Amino acid sequence: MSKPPGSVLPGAPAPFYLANGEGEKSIVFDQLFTILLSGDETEGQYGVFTVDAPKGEMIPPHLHTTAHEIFYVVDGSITVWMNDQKGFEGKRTLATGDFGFVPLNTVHAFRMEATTRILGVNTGGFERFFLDMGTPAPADAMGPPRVPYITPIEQMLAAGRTFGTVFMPDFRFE
Ligand SMILES: O=C(Oc1cc(O)cc(O)c1C(=O)O)c1ccc(O)c(O)c1
Repeated sequence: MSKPPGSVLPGAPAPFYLANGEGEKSIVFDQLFTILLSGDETEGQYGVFTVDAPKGEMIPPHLHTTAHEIFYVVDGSITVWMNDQKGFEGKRTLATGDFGFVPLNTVHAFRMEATTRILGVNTGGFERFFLDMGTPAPADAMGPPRVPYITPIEQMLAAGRTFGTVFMPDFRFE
């Protein structure tokens, strides 16, 4: 997806600053995604975003065929399950300051254990998956959404097709 209308991001590699809370915003279920940097600014190298979410349900197993993802817990706690289908099987609860890396094609799932803020970095372009998965949030939205957006399955599957995300609802972590 190209730069959405009204984006505060420059859309090309140019220096810029953002104030606290600025970015491209999307509500996905009970999570607020704020995109701070996209593949448009990094020639497709990487994107950066934050996620603000309350303690919640498991985000079910899925994998990304084109994107690596990192998680840095700015505040809160998240459990991350991973299975790379080559022998690595992990489940770890990350707390403030902890870090996790989910390479592409790794089956993973998450659960926020408390109100949590994550800093995410991903392969450039993938960050806009979270726009396609959600609904635009007001420019002044901050923190976990007061009103969740329940993404229809057709919207999820379309976003998955565009961005190489495979949902695996039947996958079971040990
Ligand atoms: O929560 C993160 O991602 C997701 C959230 C959803 O509601 C549905 C999803 O399919 C995903 C996903 O990853 O595909 C998330 C949180 C933090 C982070 O660094 C991420 O890369 C993703």
